[in-house]
Amino acid sequence: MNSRKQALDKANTLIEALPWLSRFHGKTVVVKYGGNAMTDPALRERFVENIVFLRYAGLRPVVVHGGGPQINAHLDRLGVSSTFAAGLRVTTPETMDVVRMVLVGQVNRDIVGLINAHGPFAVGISGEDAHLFTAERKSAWVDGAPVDLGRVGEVVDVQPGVVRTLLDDGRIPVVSSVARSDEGVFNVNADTAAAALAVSIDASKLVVLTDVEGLYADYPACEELISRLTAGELEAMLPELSSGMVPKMEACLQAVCGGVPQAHVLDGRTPHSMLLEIFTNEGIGTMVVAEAEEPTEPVDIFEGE
Ligand SMILES: Nc1ncnc2c1ncn2[C@@H]1O[C@H](COP(=O)(O)OP(=O)(O)O)[C@@H](O)[C@H]1O
Ligand SMILES: CC(=O)N[C@@H](CCC(=O)OP(=O)(O)O)C(=O)O
Repeated sequence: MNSRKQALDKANTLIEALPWLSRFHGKTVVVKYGGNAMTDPALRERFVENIVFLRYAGLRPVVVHGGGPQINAHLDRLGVSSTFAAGLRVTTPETMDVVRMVLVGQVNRDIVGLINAHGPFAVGISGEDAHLFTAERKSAWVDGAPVDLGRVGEVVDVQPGVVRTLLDDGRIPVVSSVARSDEGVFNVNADTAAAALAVSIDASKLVVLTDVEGLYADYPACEELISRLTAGELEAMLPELSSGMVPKMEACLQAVCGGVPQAHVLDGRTPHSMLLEIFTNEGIGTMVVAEAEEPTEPVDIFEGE
C-alpha cells in the first residue's frame, strides 16, 4: 500500500512538471558551473544528472565552467602566488599557462567524462576553438584607481557556430572560459563568458551555479536573500557588491540586457537546484529579469480544453 502511494506521488511529481516541460522544450539554457560548486563529488554527480536530465527532457543545455579553486590549488602546488582585483584574477603570462592547463586540460575533461558516463553527449571545447570567444584586455578600477589585470580578457566577439552545431547534433557543449586575442590567450571570468555565450545563442535562461543561496542584500550577514530583481535594480546595487558576486551579477545584467529573458543565481550545494528552478514554481535563488514583468507561471497547455 505504502509503495503504491509512493509510486503515485512519483507519477504526480512527473505530471506536475508537464507545463514546464512544454514551456522549455527545445529551448537553450546556458549553465555556468562555478569551481566552488564542483568540489563535492556527490554534488558533482547530482549536477551531471541534472544536465543529462535536461537533455533527455528536450532542452538544449550548454555548460560553461569555471575552476577558480582548482586553479588556486595548482598555483599553490607550483608555489606561484596569485591575487584578485574586482573579483578577477590578476593574470601574468605564467599564471595564464596554468589557468589554461587547468581549465581546458583538467576541469573541462573531468566534466565531459562525468556527463559521458550517461551517454555520448558532452563535447568539450575551449573558448579559443573556432573563434568562439575573442577578447580584449579588460580594464578595472579599484577604489577609483586603475588596476592592471594582465591577461584578463573582456569578450568582444562571439562566434557561436560551433556551439549551435553541437546542439543541433544533440550534444552538450562544455565550454572553458579562455579566449583568443591579438595578444595571445586571455583569461576570461567564467560568469562573463557564460553571459556572452547566452546572449549570442539567444538562450532562454542563464543559470549561474555557485556556493551561496543567491544574492544577499545584507552580505556578509546573509539573512536577506533577494529572490527577484530587475535589471535597473541590479544596476543600482552593483557598485555596492563585493568579491565573487561582482562578475556574477554583472553577467546576469549583461544577459538580460542582451535579450536573455531570465538569469538566475542558484545554490550548487542544493541537490537538484536546477531542476527545482526550471520545472517547479519553487522560486529558489535569485532571478534577474528585464524591466518588464515576466510571467512566473508556466503556460497552461490545456487552456481551452
Ligand atoms: N551580496 C552577496 N551575496 C552572496 N554572496 C556574496 C555576496 N557578496 C560576496 N559574496 C561572495 O561571493 C561568493 C561567490 O563567488 P565565487 O567565490 O567567485 O564563486 P564561484 O566559484 O561559484 O564563481 C560567495 O561564496 C560569497 O562569499
Ligand atoms: C579572470 C578570472 O578571474 N578568471 C577566472 C576563471 C575561472 C573562473 O571564473 O572560475 P570560477 O567560476 O570558479 O570563479 C580565474 O582565473 O579564476
